[in-house]
Amino acid sequence: MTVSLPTPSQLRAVAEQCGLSLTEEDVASFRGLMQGSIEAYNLVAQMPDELPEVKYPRTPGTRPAPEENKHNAWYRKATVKGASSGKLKGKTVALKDNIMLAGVPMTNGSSTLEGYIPDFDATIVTRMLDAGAEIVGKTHCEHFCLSGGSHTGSYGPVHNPHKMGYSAGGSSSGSGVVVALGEVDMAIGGDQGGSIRMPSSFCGTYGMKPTWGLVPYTGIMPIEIYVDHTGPMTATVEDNALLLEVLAGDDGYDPRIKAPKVEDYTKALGAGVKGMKIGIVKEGFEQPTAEAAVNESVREAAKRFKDLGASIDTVSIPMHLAGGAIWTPIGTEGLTQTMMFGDGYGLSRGDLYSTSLMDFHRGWRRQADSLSETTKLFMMLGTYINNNFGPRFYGKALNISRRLTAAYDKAFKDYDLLLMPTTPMKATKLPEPNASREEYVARALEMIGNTAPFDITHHPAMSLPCGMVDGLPVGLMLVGRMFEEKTIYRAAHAFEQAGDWKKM
Ligand SMILES: NC(=O)c1ccccc1
Repeated sequence: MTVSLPTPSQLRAVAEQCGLSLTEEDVASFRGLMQGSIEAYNLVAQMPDELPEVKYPRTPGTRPAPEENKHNAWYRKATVKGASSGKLKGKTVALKDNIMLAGVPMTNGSSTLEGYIPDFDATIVTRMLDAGAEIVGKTHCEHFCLSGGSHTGSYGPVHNPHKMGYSAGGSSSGSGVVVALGEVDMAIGGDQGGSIRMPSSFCGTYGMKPTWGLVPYTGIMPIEIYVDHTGPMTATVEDNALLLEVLAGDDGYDPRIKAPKVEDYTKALGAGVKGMKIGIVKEGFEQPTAEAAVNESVREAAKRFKDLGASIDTVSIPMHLAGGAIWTPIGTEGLTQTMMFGDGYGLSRGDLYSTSLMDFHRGWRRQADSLSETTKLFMMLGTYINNNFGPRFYGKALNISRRLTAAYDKAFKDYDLLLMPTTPMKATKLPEPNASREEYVARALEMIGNTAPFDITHHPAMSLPCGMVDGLPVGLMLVGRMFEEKTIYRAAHAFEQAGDWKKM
């Protein structure tokens, strides 16, 4: 790729875009003044990129046949064997399809990325392989991860593991399904508004959104740095803690990681909850879309923590119900400026940039009509706001997010954990292919009220299955102090060991 000097007409167009009026003389002079910098660009263009080495051999894999993919959870099966020993020896892992696995196609749920092949492994991929894991494939996710349902991906809806025709939750939809069906031991998800925890809730799996800045997001297609998280989705608490042990810690690339507190999470298991103080967040049961049976199931589960020796109490955090609103400018403008118009990355952070993804992803502009209805909606809103107000609402919301963090931290003075339903409802029916746009969008966004606040406050939060209603799982969310994943695991493990949630 080389850069040529702008032609006079290109320069006049750029000047107009910048609000400048140039004479013909100005055009000639500015062209001359750009010559040296254009040469600098071409020097950069000729230099080799600086990417991490790909350590383990693999093949591009295959799309599984429909009969091997009844729930449509898999995008691709591809096997990569890791080291011969390590903490994850014998464990199979699936990756959400926004995670780069070099040499294996990646779409992030969008047909506009069809044909893209990553050229390096995400940091967490290398870490899992170094720990002896076997990666077995990539799972379908929602279109550019912008939905909590499982019907917006370009490759068709993903079905709930407990009931065909029902939502698996999203956006890490396929990861929830393959774990719940036992097709893999472990999966990786991503979470910007709840996308690890929501499918965990709908599918009946354990899903941890770790503290922001604990697990490197390097090599995962970003939405927006302030909300991007990745983390483990598993069938047991022990596997979840074990996987987080492997994923956590600075990688020298991710600029959000500053001296994280990394712990041996599995050491938290078995300690019980005696003496632990759990605050039941009143407002977490008051979302507009709350389902009475789900609230009831989560309240019953809270009592089981009490039976196990924890003290439980109701705590009111009024600002919790504003969390979704405060998330909205950050999520919307972030995804518009960074993921869409920033070609996946935008500027201004010392990250590891995938220029191959940036080059390929630019092409969405030629196929914008094929984007999902949720992507179109968010992107048009973000563009409208940006055209008329600039990024000031993003900035103000980010400032206010600190007040939201403080509101939870105040509760953490009295409580070790906060508890509420992960999603206000259990899995809903997948919209019919001819459903209205209004229904399509409702089924994509109606469940994020309890999860999204913690993507901007950055507290660790985990969904655990706590019961069944009408044959569908109910998810309970535990939220901890910053970097206190250990406390969450301690409680989640005690709860898991105390009884089979499928019978509750
Ligand atoms: N990726 C997410 O967590 C997300 C979920 C719902 C809406 C937007 C983003």
